Amino acid sequence: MTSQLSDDLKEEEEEDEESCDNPTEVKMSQIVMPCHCNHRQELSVGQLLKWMDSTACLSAERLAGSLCVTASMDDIHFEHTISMGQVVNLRAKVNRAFNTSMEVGIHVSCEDLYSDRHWRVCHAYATFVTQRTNTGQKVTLKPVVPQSQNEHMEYSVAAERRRVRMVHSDIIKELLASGSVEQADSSAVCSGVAAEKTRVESVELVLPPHANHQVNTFGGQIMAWMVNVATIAARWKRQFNIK
Ligand SMILES: CCCCCCCCCCCCCCCC(=O)SCCNC(=O)CCNC(=O)[C@H](O)C(C)(C)COP(=O)(O)OP(=O)(O)OC[C@H]1O[C@@H](n2cnc3c(N)ncnc32)[C@H](O)[C@@H]1OP(=O)(O)O
Repeated sequence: MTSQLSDDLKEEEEEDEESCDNPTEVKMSQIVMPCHCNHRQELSVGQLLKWMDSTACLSAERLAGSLCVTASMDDIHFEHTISMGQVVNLRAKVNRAFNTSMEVGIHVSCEDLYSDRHWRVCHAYATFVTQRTNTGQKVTLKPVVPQSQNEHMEYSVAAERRRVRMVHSDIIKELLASGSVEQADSSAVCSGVAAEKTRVESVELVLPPHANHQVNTFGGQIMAWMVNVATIAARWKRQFNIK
């Protein structure tokens, strides 16, 4: 475990040295306080998503020089939990600009100030789109010029990731239309839990703290609400499984 942590640290230091001249790079650090935590005194995923969204948005707006919105965030795999008192370091930069959209890479690591340990928490890719002007004109982005080896690699793969994003919903639609989706196992009907029983609904009143600088509900807040209902739905299921 210790050598894995120091490998992660080394990897981060190398990336830091490489990317120090990138004008779209944004770094933000937050110390985890009780108000950011769940009932287990760990950083709540919703709070982390809010920080990731706001760091990435700043990076996107640095490139665009105008307002941008979060269009999507790709799959995220959380490798470690983060505890109260630890420091979260977020780093975002634009990997590639397309026409009005761009891919922003977000790297999250954690630091324990008292033991001087650092480790990687997750890496995500978000797509931000420039907001149209008051007259409804699209704002086209200037290209990103990769400098370091790592930036060249991210730049090339970003185009492929964008292609996958664009075909993803078409693939699901085709699967549903063709009826080639897996059916539920009918033998599990007696022992299983009806999906409906795990359904959770939440109604949120949009208040000023939920808004971004464009006075819209910001993407990270919406993701945080989604995490809340998903967590409650998952707990329901576990409760039913206890024999
Ligand atoms: C200290 C911290 C405390 C934290 C606590 C305080 C918080 C402090 C505030 C923080 C600040 C944060 C701020 C964050 C920024 C928001 O959170 S913004 C709010 C959340 N996001 C939204 O509301 C977006 C809503 N969606 C939309 O407006 C539209 O669907 C979109 C995304 C603009 C797309 O519009 P459209 O008409 O479908 O556009 P279309 O012309 O078809 O496509 C335009 C481009 O978008 C791309 N695109 C469209 N849909 C998608 C998609 N789903 N995926 C990928 N690309 C897409 C297209 O490929 C196209 O790309 P280009 O070829 O031009 O490069």
